[in-house]
Amino acid sequence: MNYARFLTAVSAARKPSPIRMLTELQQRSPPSLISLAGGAPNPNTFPFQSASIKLKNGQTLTFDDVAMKRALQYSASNGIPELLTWMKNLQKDLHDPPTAGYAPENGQMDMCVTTGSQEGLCKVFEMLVNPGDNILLDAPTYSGTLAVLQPLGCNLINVPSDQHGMIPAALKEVLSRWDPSEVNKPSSTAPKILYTIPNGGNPTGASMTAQRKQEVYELARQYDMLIIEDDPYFFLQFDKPWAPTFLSMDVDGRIIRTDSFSKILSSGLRIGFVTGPKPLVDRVVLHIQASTMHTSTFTQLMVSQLLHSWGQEGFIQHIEGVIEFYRKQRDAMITSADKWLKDVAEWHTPSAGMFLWIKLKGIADTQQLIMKKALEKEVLLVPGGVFMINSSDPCPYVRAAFSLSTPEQIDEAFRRLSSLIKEAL
Ligand SMILES: Cc1ncc(COP(=O)(O)O)c(CNc2cc3ccccc3n(O)c2=O)c1O
Repeated sequence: MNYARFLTAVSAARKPSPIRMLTELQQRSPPSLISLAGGAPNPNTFPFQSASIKLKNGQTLTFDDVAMKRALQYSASNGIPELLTWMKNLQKDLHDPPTAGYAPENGQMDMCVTTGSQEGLCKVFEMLVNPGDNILLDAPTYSGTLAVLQPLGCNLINVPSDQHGMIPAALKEVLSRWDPSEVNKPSSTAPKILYTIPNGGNPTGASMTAQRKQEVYELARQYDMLIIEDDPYFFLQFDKPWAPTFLSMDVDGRIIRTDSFSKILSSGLRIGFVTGPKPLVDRVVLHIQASTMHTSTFTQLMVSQLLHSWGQEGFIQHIEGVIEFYRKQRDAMITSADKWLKDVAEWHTPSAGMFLWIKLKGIADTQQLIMKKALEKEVLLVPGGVFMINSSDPCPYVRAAFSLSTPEQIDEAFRRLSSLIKEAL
């Protein structure tokens, strides 16, 4: 893979920060080294002495005064070593990426910690997207991704999808405008990246089949595209076996995967990961160096202590509990949808994630209905237009989340929604 062709001029121009390199050199050196280099503050001046965090399983995570000094200090831009190692082992055990054994320049699987996968997405797109570029994605899509892409002045091309995700035949049709043999020419306008949410899609709840992923991956090979696999709902798949990921089939080193702990450990701790070919992850890390420097050391150490105490087995056991919770929530939402919305709306039952994508019958655009009438009835959903490439296009859909409300609240909410739809009709 020629990774240079994918980089923006800004990303290609990034250089390692000498100060950060010194800090990391010092942290790798024996304690006998005396450093007068780093401009780090002296942790003895910090007001925080120690911390202990009680877990629901009765265990306690502790930060004694030595651990606290480290937790409150600067750390490596790509993430603290023990968390990165734990996550790399998890990625290898879960996805067995072909790239794990590749040489760095050939796209060896690498990772970095980001402040939520939102930061990972933002920095990945800013690494790859120039104004005017053609970008492929299946809309409707996550509004946070549109918020990153639209200011970059690129041309977002929708690839039709259905409840099973992106449709490979539709992707082939969209790509047929370009000649695969010409895509590497500097003048080519062929898309270089494709973005998709493969499991429990936001907002559609759609999950891609393994077959479709294989076909999409083959098309990405043919047109030399990178695929950004944004997969925060991977651990919220209600049925086994979990779907094979693009990362697990990545023989070329063309997958950039964003993972998140938001839906399984905590959304407020802001811990995400970028997994991808080393030449590209290196560029994201250089951007982190120049922006946030690194994700909170304290947060990373807290999560790392938890994961090391759980082990992979304990982590998966926790995930099973989370899955059971969201499955029950999903079932409650579907039961209430069948009870209240059957004649006024239609939907597909999601097999992952936390969203139900509901098409209101006989209503061209839900914006006004939701933002005005629904509020009067004291029920709040997201009008589908916010997830479209062009938010002013009429959209008959609404997104309902089954993550926070109780089954009883969901039932009452859909009763209210049903009556306002009937009034509107
Ligand atoms: C597909 C996809 N990719 C990335 C992210 C970012 O997650 P991170 O790891 O926490 O940074 C998300 C998070 N999605 C949402 C977040 C959110 C936060 C406050 C309020 C509402 C929110 N709604 O509605 C969301 O959908 C996502 O759905």
